[in-house]
Amino acid sequence: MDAAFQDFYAEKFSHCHGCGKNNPAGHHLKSRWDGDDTIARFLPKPEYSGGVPDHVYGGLIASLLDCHGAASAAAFAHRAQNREMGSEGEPIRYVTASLKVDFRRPTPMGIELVIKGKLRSMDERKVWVDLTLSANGEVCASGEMLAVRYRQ
Ligand SMILES: CCCCCCCC(=O)SCCNC(=O)CCNC(=O)[C@H](O)C(C)(C)COP(=O)(O)OP(=O)(O)OC[C@H]1O[C@@H](n2cnc3c(N)ncnc32)[C@H](O)[C@@H]1OP(=O)(O)O
Repeated sequence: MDAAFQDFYAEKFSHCHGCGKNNPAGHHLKSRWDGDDTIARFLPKPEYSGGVPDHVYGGLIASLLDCHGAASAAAFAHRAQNREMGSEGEPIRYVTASLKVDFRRPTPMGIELVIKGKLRSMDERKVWVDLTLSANGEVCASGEMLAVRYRQ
């Protein structure tokens, strides 16, 4: 499988609970290209239940959108410069400045979740990303993110 966007994060940026490879207790979310959009897949462990055992905890959903959105912003910004993540030159990294999540229906446990990102727009320092999280082909949550370029 192709390398994930997060695989190109520098060691010092790889401690994120959601997606850092250097966080042994983390989720290790992996985001990749899906045509012009981005995609990640994740199967929550049983301890991430919400109020009832067969629904996913909303905080986990927000965290998956957060990490996928920030990684997608970095990938979109690289592509806008005709570069790929990990290519020569200064890496472009983003952090989440704002994330709005709409929980549209309960998210079922025990099913691989599909998280998608779509570029809405970007300017010199900001990237707006539209996000969805689906189970069984149904959108359970959607999100809007503003990611801001991290000043190294
Ligand atoms: C590097 C890889 C890490 C992996 C990331 C995984 C995803 C994450 O969980 S990131 C962690 C959560 N996010 C954070 O901790 C970020 C905390 N916030 C910050 O560090 C800063 O507020 C930061 C960097 C977002 C912006 O600060 P700063 O660099 O001083 O820029 P600032 O001038 O305030 O803002 C830049 C632009 O964004 C806008 N902006 C900033 N925050 C917001 C916001 N919440 N809503 C709307 N607009 C905003 C500003 O208005 C400004 O716009 P313009 O340039 O048009 O005037």
